[in-house]
Amino acid sequence: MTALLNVDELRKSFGGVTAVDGASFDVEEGTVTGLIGPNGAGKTTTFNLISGFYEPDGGVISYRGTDTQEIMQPSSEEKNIWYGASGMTFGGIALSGAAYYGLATPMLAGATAVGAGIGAAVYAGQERYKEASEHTYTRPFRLANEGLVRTFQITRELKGMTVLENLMLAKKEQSGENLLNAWFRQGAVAKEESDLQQETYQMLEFLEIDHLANEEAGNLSGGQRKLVELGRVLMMEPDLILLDEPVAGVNPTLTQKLIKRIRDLRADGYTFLIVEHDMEVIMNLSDTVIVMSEGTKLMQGSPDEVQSDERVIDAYLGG
Ligand SMILES: Nc1ncnc2c1ncn2[C@@H]1O[C@H](COP(=O)(O)OP(=O)(O)OP(=O)(O)O)[C@@H](O)[C@H]1O
Repeated sequence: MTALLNVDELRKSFGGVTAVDGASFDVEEGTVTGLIGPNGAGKTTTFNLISGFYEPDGGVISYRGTDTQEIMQPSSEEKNIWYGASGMTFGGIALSGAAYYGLATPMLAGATAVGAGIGAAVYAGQERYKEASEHTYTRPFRLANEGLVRTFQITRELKGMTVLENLMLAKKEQSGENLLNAWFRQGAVAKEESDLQQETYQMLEFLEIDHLANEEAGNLSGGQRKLVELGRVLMMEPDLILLDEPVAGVNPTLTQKLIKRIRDLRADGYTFLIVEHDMEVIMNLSDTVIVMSEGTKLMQGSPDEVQSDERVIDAYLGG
């Protein structure tokens, strides 16, 4: 089997608290991997590091063999935009300077000065874009575009919007839909919109929440919201899905539905890494379970191996 995700000697501290202390593990493609451990073991921090919300202090996380820090770098296309804007501005300023010192008529000086002003404004806008695209909250989207998606990596469900709209929006966020498209490709956009609506209905049917398509997300129960959240993640066409406590606060009927859907998705080739406190659910779902304790991997094994391991029993009960 191939490791889809490889975590090597991962470290993260907050002030004097070491949250992750040299954790190493693999997540194999096409499996459900459970990540468990007592409170404070470092599971959530590990999730935040893998999904790009935190920067590690040490260690390497590789996704499909590439360092995720590399995947989260701005693309060369984005960098070209920054440098293009800077070039325009400095060119404009140089020209206006030359005109001012008598190399051209006063009118030319005025025109170039205006040009430089526009260039400077474009530059300021691009600098803001550059800042935003390097921002901590933009970087994880690059990972999501490569197929590594964490449940809250996308905007949390919008309460005033319907379930259908919530799923459609997740897909649009991923495809980077922009205003220019809406203006210049109106026919194509309308066709895409109807295809997307159809795709979204299929997803709602798969999750058995199609009857809620036109319900406002704010009116849903906790369990229904978890299904919508899973639907939003799936609309982003992920390969590796990080689920943070998927059944917390979910009633038993919906929990069974969620478990079934995760199994179906696994059979379709999706890979899951799941943090969950409900041991019955995690042991039921996982192919392999990683146990964390005090920021590091205590052990990894099949659900049976993990449940009968003395170290695990001590970590949970002996503390
Ligand atoms: N932002 C932060 N600032 C300071 N300390 C933090 C921060 N995040 C986590 N910690 C500390 O790091 C340690 C690991 O926390 P983490 O939330 O990763 O554990 P966990 O295994 O997810 O716990 P739980 O099961 O209770 O959610 C804890 O001691 C916690 O208090």
